[in-house]
Amino acid sequence: MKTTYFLANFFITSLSVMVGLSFSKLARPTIPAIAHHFGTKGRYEEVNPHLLDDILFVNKSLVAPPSLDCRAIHMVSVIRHGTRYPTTKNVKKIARLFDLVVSQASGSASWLNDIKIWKMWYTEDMDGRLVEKGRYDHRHLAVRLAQSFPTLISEDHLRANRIEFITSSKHRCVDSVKAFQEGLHQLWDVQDMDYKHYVDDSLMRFFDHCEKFVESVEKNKTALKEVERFKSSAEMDAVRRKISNRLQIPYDQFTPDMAEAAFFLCSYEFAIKSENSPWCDLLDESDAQVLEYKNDLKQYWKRGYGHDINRKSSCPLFHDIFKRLDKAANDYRFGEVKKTATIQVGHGETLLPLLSLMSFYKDKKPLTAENFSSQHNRKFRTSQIVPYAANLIFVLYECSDGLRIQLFLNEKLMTFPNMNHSAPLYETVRKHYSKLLNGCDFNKECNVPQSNLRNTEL
Ligand SMILES: O=P(O)(O)O[C@H]1[C@H](OP(=O)(O)O)[C@@H](OP(=O)(O)O)[C@H](O)[C@@H](O)[C@H]1OP(=O)(O)O
Repeated sequence: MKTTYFLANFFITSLSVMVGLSFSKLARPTIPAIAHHFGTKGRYEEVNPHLLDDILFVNKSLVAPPSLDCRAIHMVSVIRHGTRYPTTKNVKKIARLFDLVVSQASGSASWLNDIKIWKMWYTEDMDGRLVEKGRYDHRHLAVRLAQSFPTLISEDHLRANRIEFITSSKHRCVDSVKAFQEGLHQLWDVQDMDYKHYVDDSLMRFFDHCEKFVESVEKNKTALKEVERFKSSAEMDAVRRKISNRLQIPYDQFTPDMAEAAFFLCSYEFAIKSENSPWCDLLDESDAQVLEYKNDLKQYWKRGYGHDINRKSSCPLFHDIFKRLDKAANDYRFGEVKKTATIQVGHGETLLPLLSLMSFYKDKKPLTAENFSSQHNRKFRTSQIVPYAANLIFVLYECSDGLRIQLFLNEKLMTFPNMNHSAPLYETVRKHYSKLLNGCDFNKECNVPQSNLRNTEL
């Protein structure tokens, strides 16, 4: 027993050393009390806190095949890029907040002093690029997935080109896929191989290619009207009032964007540098709940259930996933499975429409500017669904009673909506989604008749 324990620990420690993980042995950082409200700007560790103790930990029993007679034959993983810098738009907002606070805030609180000596280090050219922590996210995720599904992600398969890597063209995604590959190469000490990946924006950035989405949501000022309305809600007003009081800055100078910038600053300093920055002291739990809701509203109306086209724009990716699973099933039946795994790296805006298309995290009532208080227990909570490095993994198994499928979100087993089996028959899942599999045609859903191009009000 003791020997097994020792060997297991030795293996894990050796793995950490092998993959050159500078963060592996970091002391647990002090976590801001509001960190679980950071939404799409949240750390992966908030949804899997055990990784703080051991970044390579895999609970084998939770990723085991559905039964002993099952053999994994293919996996498709859709993964968000790792931790990144703020986008230019948000660096500008942060700079405006910083200038206001440094020039106008007063008071004797020690955190205010810490804020005043804090140096603005974000620059506009950082523009959403992957940070070192983001590489760390993907290197370790790769190792954990290789441990979870060793028959699909293995050195032999990597060498034989049976693992396919696809990414969005954005620098943060390309750098993430490279970090993922690095994790595998270091794990197996592979030195003589190229890092091959394909850029495919029609799959990973389908939203840019869907004209109806671009015209009626992306470019349409009224598409996110619930977000705009929430900015001037009583809840948001209260947050602004509280923060401006804490800083002793006139309320009317402290805009909703500034409240959001403070929240973002707290989240970026934490996600990028593992620091509980003094900016976090500007916000309490109830402020964070309001700002979290504001971000969830944006995601809901831009990427989720808010508008039908948000979900439908992901039809190409949905079809592609099932095409890969079908192909693996077919290859298996008639010989050998050629590809064992597909690793696809994209964005929050890749995952959320796909999850919504598949009916996950759907609330009975839509999220609106008015119903913050009644949406307290909402399912659509991006902090839980799409932190940095969020991943959705489909695993297809050949079992004695046929093909079965498991689905994992952020390495946790999920059940398909309205199905009570955690590894249903593949055929049952195909039937469940038959309408989408037989329809959900990108051209039909996304094309806008030329005559409608000027009138895209929803
Ligand atoms: O609020 P920002 O500027 O960070 O918004 C980003 C998106 O980040 P998110 O809203 O998901 O937190 C970013 O998605 P990501 O998954 O790549 O991080 C998206 O690609 C980018 O276009 C920004 O969206 P926006 O259209 O400027 O709001």
